[in-house]
Amino acid sequence: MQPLMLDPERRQASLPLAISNLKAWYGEVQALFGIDFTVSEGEVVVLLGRNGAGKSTILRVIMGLLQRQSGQVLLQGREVRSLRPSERAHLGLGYCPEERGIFASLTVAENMALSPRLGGSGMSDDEIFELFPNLRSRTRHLGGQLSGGEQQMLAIGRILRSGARTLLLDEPTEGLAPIIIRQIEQAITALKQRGYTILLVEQNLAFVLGVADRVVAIENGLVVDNCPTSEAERIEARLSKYIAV
Ligand SMILES: Nc1ncnc2c1ncn2[C@@H]1O[C@H](COP(=O)(O)OP(=O)(O)OP(=O)(O)O)[C@@H](O)[C@H]1O
Repeated sequence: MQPLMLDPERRQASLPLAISNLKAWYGEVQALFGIDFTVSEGEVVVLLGRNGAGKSTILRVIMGLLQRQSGQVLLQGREVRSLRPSERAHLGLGYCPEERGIFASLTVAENMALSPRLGGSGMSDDEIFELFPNLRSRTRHLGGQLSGGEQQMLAIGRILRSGARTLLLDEPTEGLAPIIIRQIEQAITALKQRGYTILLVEQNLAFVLGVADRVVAIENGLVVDNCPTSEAERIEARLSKYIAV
């Protein structure tokens, strides 16, 4: 019997995220030259590549933060290029930038409360503390008093509170100690098990192999590889060349 195949258009309509022929510029300087990839529901996809390859730019374009861009961004099959970032957030997209965006002079509780609840599926504070136990005892501490790892957890917690189901995370492990990286890895795995869809930028190969279902390698604003991580040992050598300096 023939396997049931969806035609490409119907398949794209059912995906949380599909981008095609994405191009982007900073002023006159082109950073992306035609990026194509998709992310399936409940999948963790990592954008891997050297500094300046264009990974963060891809996340910014998906979130709608860059003016000069062309191509197609589909969220659940809907073209969103004409929508503002806040409108994309209402469709369930959440973005956590590399700098994390924590307000240093507000407490953890206040930082959390700033995140608007955009849909019925937002996590409760209790659920967020279950995911990131370190935060529970820190609710009265100021954002500026948190460690880098706690700030990262708070930044992810905030977008979960808003109700985002498709998460864009820019270098969530940057500058963090191995034990904290392990906690972030466990949280991402737990989110995946709950059906969240996650696209993240990452340079830490051990972390990538721990969390990712698939890696999309970026070089000079182009996709140069797109491979599942299921055969981790075989894939390690193949992937390490995309981050070697
Ligand atoms: N605000 C900006 N103004 C001008 N050029 C920029 C800006 N941000 C990024 N670029 C350029 O766009 C290209 C892609 O940068 P991008 O930040 O997306 O790379 P990346 O792969 O995320 O690497 P990194 O880890 O260094 O951020 C680079 O050549 C970079 O210099």
